[in-house]
Amino acid sequence: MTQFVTTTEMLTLEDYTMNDFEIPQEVLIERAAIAVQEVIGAGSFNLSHILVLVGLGNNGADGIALGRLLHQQGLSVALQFVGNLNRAKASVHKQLEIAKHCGLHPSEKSDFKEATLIVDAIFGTGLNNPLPEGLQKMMKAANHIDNDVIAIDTPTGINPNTGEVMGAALKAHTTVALGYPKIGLRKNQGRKYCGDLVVKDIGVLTPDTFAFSL
Ligand SMILES: NC(=O)C1=CN([C@@H]2O[C@H](COP(=O)(O)OP(=O)(O)OC[C@H]3O[C@@H](n4cnc5c(N)ncnc54)[C@H](O)[C@@H]3O)[C@@H](O)[C@H]2O)[C@@H](O)CC1
Ligand SMILES: [K+]
Repeated sequence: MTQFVTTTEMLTLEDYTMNDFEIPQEVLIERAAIAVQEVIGAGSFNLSHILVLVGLGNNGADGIALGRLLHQQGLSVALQFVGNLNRAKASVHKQLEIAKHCGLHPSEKSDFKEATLIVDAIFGTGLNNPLPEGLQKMMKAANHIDNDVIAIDTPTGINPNTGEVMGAALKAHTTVALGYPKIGLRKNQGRKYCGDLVVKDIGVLTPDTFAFSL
């Protein structure tokens, strides 16, 4: 049976992996990106033009790393930031520098309709408030466009613990849960918004004695 977790449990396990085992955060981000790349490769998505929507936290960092891998595969990729890059976490800046070295630069605002596949790397387990109004409008508009969306870890706008829509959410065709799926993906609207749920190992370690609450 699939083991679901709360965001607190996921954070505990990520901290355990990075602190007790000294596995660098960049390794987890790279593995997250490879995991999503594999899901994209195994699916029957139209890969003519991929738009990666990038947030300011580690979910965004996963998205940039994925965009870089897809770009290196020779695919057409646009990286579009959602939010002010000046407020982004260090992991985002780091991944952006790597992407630029590989020839992938952030795009100006692109037309969602031009993308044949959208990658949702805006928010993951860090979402703890309703989406800002502008983003709510963007998500609602995107839901009306007929292109596939792959969500990294959680669909943006879905509360990862309760499955509630935080103002608006981006409906995914497939959600690639990293490590363990978050419990919100099977509660309330979470189930509908996550589409097909694929769980991927990214090397997050779990102590034998860990007591899951679910
Ligand atoms: N902890 C780690 O080092 C790892 C995390 N991973 C990825 O990182 C994600 C979690 O990353 P973060 O904790 O950085 O969080 P997110 O990237 O989900 O969100 C970024 C930040 O946005 C802010 N925020 C939350 N709700 C908001 C709102 N409504 N409006 C505006 N800002 C808001 C919060 O301060 C949050 O930290 C996971 O879902 C997963 O994709 C993986 O890359 C593996 C490694
Ligand atoms: K996401």
